[in-house]
Amino acid sequence: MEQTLRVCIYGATGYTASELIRILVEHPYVRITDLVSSSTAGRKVSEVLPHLTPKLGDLVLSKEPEEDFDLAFLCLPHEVSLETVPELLSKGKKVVDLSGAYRIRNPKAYEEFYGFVHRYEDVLETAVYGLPEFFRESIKGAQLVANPGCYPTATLLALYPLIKEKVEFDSVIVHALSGVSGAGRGLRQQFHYPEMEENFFAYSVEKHRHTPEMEDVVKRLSGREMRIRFTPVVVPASRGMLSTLYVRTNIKDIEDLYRETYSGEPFITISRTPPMTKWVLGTNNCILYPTYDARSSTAIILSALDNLGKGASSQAVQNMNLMFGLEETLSLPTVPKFP
Ligand SMILES: NC(=O)C1=CN([C@@H]2O[C@H](COP(=O)(O)OP(=O)(O)OC[C@H]3O[C@@H](n4cnc5c(N)ncnc54)[C@H](OP(=O)(O)O)[C@@H]3O)[C@@H](O)[C@H]2O)C=CC1
Ligand SMILES: CC(=O)N[C@@H](CCC(=O)OP(=O)(O)O)C(=O)O
Repeated sequence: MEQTLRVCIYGATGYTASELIRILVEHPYVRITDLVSSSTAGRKVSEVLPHLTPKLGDLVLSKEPEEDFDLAFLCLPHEVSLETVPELLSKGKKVVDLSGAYRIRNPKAYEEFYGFVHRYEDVLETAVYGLPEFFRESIKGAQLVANPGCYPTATLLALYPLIKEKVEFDSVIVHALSGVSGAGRGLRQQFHYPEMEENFFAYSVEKHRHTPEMEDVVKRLSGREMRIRFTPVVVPASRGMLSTLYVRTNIKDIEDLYRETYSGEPFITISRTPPMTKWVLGTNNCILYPTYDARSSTAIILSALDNLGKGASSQAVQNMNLMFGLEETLSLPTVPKFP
């Protein structure tokens, strides 16, 4: 690629934006034109995001993009993305939306799980779900990529080989642990340090908006209407996600299936030992550990990723690389900081 890609980031002071900027400042073909911020427009990066001072210290955050750009990343709440996406598309811009506003094809699910009426069905139909391991070719031609949620990324990558091989199973139970940054940077009482440290808790047990997202993608991949039982738990770590899937089936030898399915995939590793989240922090990797418990006829698949990495911002960069014909792995970290 000869030209530099001009990229603008909305919701610049949030956590996914911060991780995105960290990756993009090292990308050889990207120039960040604007950091759009509703709360800190007019202030310098060095004041608002001091950790980015060495690269972007003098850049001033803006209310609206001030320069022309090729691609916008939306690191915004769902309701804000819902309105911003059609505006940008109507101006001919390409968009990677990190929110959930354009991930589920059924607009009715938004009323039930997000609490708003989705008024942009036509746009929803054009959105490509940004999981490159499943939808690589469509992402290449997309104007709008709906970047997946962190729990759906971990779950779907873990489930896919079984769906692809049409393995017979009767139930899928997902129990997933997430670091606190998954909840974003906004303040909420249960995430205050005294309440969060040395504390674990489940939330949205009966109903979480990622359940219809997972079920919708399973349907796209297999045509199968499947119900997924999903329970999220937040743990006292800043980053990281570990999902455990329990799938009742008689198919015992699943490891080879996982290796075959993901052979050649640069960011998916099949492990022979249960992964630790420290193996993926700051990377775009997802590590899968498929195993089988004969006593209970259950396949167990562990899936580890960084909720801000493959679960959000680095996956968004992987999508950008595909959308603009760049090498898919460009600038994406694969070696974690350890310990
Ligand atoms: N955190 C994670 O692990 C993941 C998050 N996501 C999704 O990505 C999106 C961004 O998440 P994340 O960065 O964690 O969220 P944050 O809460 O950390 O950041 C969101 C940012 O959006 C901006 N914003 C603009 N308008 C509003 C508004 N009306 N109310 C509140 N904020 C507003 C703010 O930045 P400013 O003031 O600069 O405009 C805010 O900092 C969300 O939709 C989230 O669901 C997806 C996958 C994983
Ligand atoms: C710990 C925590 O609160 N996690 C978030 C998931 C973050 C995510 O993947 O984002 P989307 O909202 O974009 O789907 C949650 O459960 O709401």
